[in-house]
Amino acid sequence: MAAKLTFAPDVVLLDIEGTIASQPYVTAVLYSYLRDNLPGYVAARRDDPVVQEILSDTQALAGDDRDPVETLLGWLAEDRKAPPLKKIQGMVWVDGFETGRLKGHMYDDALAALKRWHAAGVPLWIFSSGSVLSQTLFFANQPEPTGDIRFLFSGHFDTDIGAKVETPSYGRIAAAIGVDPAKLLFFSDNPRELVAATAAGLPVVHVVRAEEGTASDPRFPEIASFAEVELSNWPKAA
Ligand SMILES: CSCCC(=O)C(=O)COP(=O)(O)O
Ligand SMILES: [Mg+2]
Repeated sequence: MAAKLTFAPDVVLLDIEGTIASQPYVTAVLYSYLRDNLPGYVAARRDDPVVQEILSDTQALAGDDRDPVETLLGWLAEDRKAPPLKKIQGMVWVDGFETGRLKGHMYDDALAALKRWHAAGVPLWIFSSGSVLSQTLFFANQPEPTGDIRFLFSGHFDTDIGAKVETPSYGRIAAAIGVDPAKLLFFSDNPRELVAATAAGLPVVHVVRAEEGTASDPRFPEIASFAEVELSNWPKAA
């Protein structure tokens, strides 16, 4: 195994896709379900004010007169992290998760580290482009024997707090948690997110998973597995 990277954070902040969960899995399983079920979901709920608002936000963001469902499906094909798409995806997934047709996914090394850190008392927070509804469905419905792992997390942020590639989002997150940005350790596979977080004063770690084709970036400390990380200040001395 590579030499350990040692940090002493008060709080850990985690990206999901590409970092603790597989991006190819999300695309093949969750996005496929969304592509197949989004048109029917919207057609059955044209009078729902939440759906209407998402459709009008979609048209406003697209800036054209195309059918907003077509726009959403186009964004999905590009994996564009557009807020209206990210909002409706969780709503469409509810039925898939509740009926067991959908399951979440975690990399084994990430799940083991998060369990270890949670047991040591480390507050673990999520910041993902997926809506908080999507995140909680995902963590509540991991395959057996893992099951529901929502207990691991102290809380969740989505892009309601700001875009993941914008620096002020990370300052807002630190303020909302009540932690010094310098003590908030952020893990992500996306260098643009790491640049934004670094500018806000957060220490960062680049998660480079060969199976996802993530490229190294000399600007950041990197890991291929969460087993390479040591949090030297946890558990706290009594
Ligand atoms: C489990 S949330 C669904 C994943 C998703 O749609 C997404 O966009 C995740 O992006 P991330 O910011 O976690 O890389
Ligand atoms: Mg990611």
